[in-house]
Formats: sequence, structure tokens, C-alpha cells
Amino acid sequence: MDAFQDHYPENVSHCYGCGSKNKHGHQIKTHWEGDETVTRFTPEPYHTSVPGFAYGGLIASLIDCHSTGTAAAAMYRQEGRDMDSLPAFRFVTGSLHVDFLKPTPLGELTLRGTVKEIKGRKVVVECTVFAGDVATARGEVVAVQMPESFGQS
Ligand SMILES: CCCCCCCC(=O)SCCNC(=O)CCNC(=O)[C@H](O)C(C)(C)COP(=O)(O)OP(=O)(O)OC[C@H]1O[C@@H](n2cnc3c(N)ncnc32)[C@H](O)[C@@H]1OP(=O)(O)O
Repeated sequence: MDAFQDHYPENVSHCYGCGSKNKHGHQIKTHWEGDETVTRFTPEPYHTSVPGFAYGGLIASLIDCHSTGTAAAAMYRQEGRDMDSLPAFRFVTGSLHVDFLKPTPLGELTLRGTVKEIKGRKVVVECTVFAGDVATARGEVVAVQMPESFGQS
């Protein structure tokens, strides 16, 4: 199944969290399941915080890139456009809030996202991290369409 990240333009495919061209990164893959977006990810032993449990920064970065991917997909969906069509929607993180509800074990995790708001260049995404059927973290991301000047000095 095609993932949102498979459609990112080449010049924004280097992100540590979601870039397919970053061999050191998480390379997350996100897709629609109805009105929810879903990412599955299994932490490695080197993602440990307390033995047996995942590092909170990893959880935050998964929520971050799951949500910016969701923002892009939601914009395409709203416009009835294919994700390969131009101009491309590129979203960066304006704000990332994470609540760690329970320790997150080092097994397969499922992130489920919903779009809370689309307004102008902004998409607000809610995301919950599940270990099995237990919600271990919840996040909210304000994703903003990447300004043309991004990355220019
Ligand atoms: C592209 C593929 C790669 C995927 C990236 C993965 C995620 C990342 O790690 S991105 C890297 C980390 N993020 C960054 O470096 C972003 C740095 N910040 C910026 O470039 C800018 O501040 C940026 C783009 C977030 C906002 O730009 P700016 O032009 O100032 O936005 P602006 O027009 O003021 O705001 C648009 C809307 O977003 C809201 N907004 C902007 N920043 C925030 C914030 N920090 N918190 C809450 N809301 C915000 C504004 O309130 C506004 O909402 P509304 O329309 O309701 O008033």
C-alpha cells in the first residue's frame, strides 16, 4: 500500500522522522484508514529509555512526522487531489504537544491520527500512540505549510 511519505517530493524526503532518503531515520509510513491516519512502527532496542520501554523523544518524533504527513494528506483530500499532483503540499511543525499517559513498551506501536482543524495554511492534528489496545501517549500538532523561504539563509 502506498504511504503518504512515498509521495513526498524528493527535495523534502530527507527528514529524520519520515524521509525515505534518510537511511539513519525512522522512515515512517502513514496511510488512511477511513478518516483516520495510521502509522505502525516497532522501536529498536537502541530506542530504550528505561529497559523495556521506549524513549519519549522517539514517541514525540513519531507523533510529529505522523501528523505532518497527515496534514499534507488531509489538504490533498480536501482539494480532491492526488498526492502526486502539483503544486505539492509540504508541512512543517509549528507546535508539538505530547502527553505521556503510560510507559510505552518496546513492541509494535500504532499511531492513529485525526484532523481537528484545517484553516488556511494550518492543519491541527490529534494523534494517539497505542501499544496493543493501550493508549500510551497523545499528541497535538499544529502543522503549517512550509514557507517558500524555508531552509534559505
Ligand atoms: C516537508 C516534509 C518534511 C516533514 C517535516 C517533519 C516535521 C519537522 O520536523 S519540521 C522542522 C521543525 N519545524 C520548523 O523548523 C518550523 C519553524 N517555524 C517556521 O518555519 C514558521 O514559524 C512556521 C512555518 C511554523 C509558521 O510560519 P508563519 O508564516 O509564521 O505562519 P503564520 O502565517 O504566522 O501562521 C499560520 C497559522 O499557524 C499558526 N501557528 C504558527 N506557528 C504556531 C505555533 N508555534 N503554535 C501554534 N500555532 C501556530 C498561526 O497561529 C496561524 O494560525 P491562524 O491562521 O489560525 O491564525
